Amino acid sequence: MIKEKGILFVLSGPSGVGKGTVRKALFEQDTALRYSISMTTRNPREGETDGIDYFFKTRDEFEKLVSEGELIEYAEYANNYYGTPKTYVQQTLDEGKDVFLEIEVNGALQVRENFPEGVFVFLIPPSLEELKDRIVNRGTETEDKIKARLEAARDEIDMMDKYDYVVVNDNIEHAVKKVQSIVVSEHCKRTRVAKQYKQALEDDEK
Ligand SMILES: Nc1ncnc2c1ncn2[C@@H]1O[C@H](COP(=O)(O)OP(=O)(O)OP(=O)(O)O)[C@@H](O)[C@H]1O
Ligand SMILES: Nc1nc2c(ncn2[C@@H]2O[C@H](COP(=O)(O)O)[C@@H](O)[C@H]2O)c(=O)[nH]1
Repeated sequence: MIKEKGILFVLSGPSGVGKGTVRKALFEQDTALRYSISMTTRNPREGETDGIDYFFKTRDEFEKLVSEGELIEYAEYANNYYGTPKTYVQQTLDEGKDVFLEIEVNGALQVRENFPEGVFVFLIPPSLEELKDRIVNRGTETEDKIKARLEAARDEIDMMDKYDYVVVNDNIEHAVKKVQSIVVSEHCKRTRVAKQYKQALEDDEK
């Protein structure tokens, strides 16, 4: 019997909108999803652990991964590289497990080219003022970096039409429920049972 492949879910959106917060809350409820830990050249923030939050790499190490074709996508964002490891994603999908990426917009659009069957979700803030408050209150970025991230946010939000779904993160609980509904619904749509129903209906019409 041929094993059905897993689904690739991509959550994207401007810095500070709450992607990480929503993803972590979603993973507390949905244990079937697998999170792909990204590679980055940025320094760890307080409380971040190598191999859990990111695989922290030097620029040389990262560039070697790129040249060896080890990443599905990568992007330079706020003066650092970020990228998605190829082997983990492909192996996990081949095992029939769903993979969840949390990445910025340029990377997501590269993934779209190679995985057109993926499910692309864009998280937006209730307003740009609220986005600014969230990044500032998180307290992880310097003033310059906040400015750069907010500038990038405008161009990123312009790209939301390229996604399959747009979810407003006004309230964490609601946003998680919406993302979870997307996961469940896409799963139902693509499973063997759904295909069998479709086939049975087609046979019935003959
Ligand atoms: N719905 C919400 N209402 C209020 N605050 C929120 C909400 N969602 C997230 N936050 C807060 O906003 C801040 C940014 O959230 P988070 O770090 O998850 O964003 P992000 O999109 O992952 O950012 P980045 O792309 O920079 O990693 C955090 O302090 C988080 O607690
Ligand atoms: N293109 C990619 N973007 C990624 C990846 N992992 C994370 N990110 C995004 O980068 C920015 C900044 O992240 P931060 O942790 O420094 O705040 C944010 O939008 C992340 O979602 C990746 O593998 N590829």
